[in-house]
Amino acid sequence: MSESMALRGLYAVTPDETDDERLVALAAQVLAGRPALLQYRNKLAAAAQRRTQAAALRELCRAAGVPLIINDDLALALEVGADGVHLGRDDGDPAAARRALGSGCILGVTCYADLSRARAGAAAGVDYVAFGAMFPSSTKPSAPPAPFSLLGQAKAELGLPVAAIGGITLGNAAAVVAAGADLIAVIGDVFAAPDPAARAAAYRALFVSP
Ligand SMILES: Cc1ncc(COP(=O)(O)OP(=O)(O)O)c(N)n1
Ligand SMILES: Cc1ncsc1CCOP(=O)(O)O
Repeated sequence: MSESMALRGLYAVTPDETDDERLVALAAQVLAGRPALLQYRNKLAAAAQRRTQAAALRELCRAAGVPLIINDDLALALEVGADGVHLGRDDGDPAAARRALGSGCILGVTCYADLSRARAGAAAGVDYVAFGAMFPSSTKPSAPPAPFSLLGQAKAELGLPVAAIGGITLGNAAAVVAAGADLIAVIGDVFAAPDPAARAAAYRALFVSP
């Protein structure tokens, strides 16, 4: 991972949007609020559309100076020249992803509520570990809960940035940051906000020291 990529702040994760223009317009608004990272995640689009959308986000993120992370799909990340990839338990071996990406790209893994996955991720060379769901998520209702205590535990033991995801809103995010989250990963509360740029900027403010 390059020195200039700070893994602290809002981690904006895109919604399942199949209207390409709408996705790009929404992402442009969110990027105006300066998240630390943008993740492309779309469970509804087919492969060809995922390529189109990822390539469009690649250009937007480059212009905004915000790293683009691709969810689930190492091959797509490599194809569009993304800045990194995020892998869950069914998305391939993190050590193999690290070898394919090289050291200059960001690699993150979902650890759910399982510290042993975070330890394995650290051994595989990941840049951050993600836990969740911190709260019930209407975007992914099937996501099982993860306790806040894991955030501080993982940080203390592994010395890696920790991401938290699931049901996070501006109203509860400060508590998640206080529990140790370096990255606050959010879909609905940012992308469905009346003003996504202002909402993203409000998350950013949570990380600015007084
Ligand atoms: C930052 C971050 N954390 C967790 C997830 C969830 O990943 P995964 O478990 O692979 O589930 P899906 O996103 O594929 O539904 C994430 N995407 N980003
Ligand atoms: C992908 C994912 N993994 C656990 S919860 C979740 C969805 C997060 O979306 P939201 O921020 O809208 O709750």
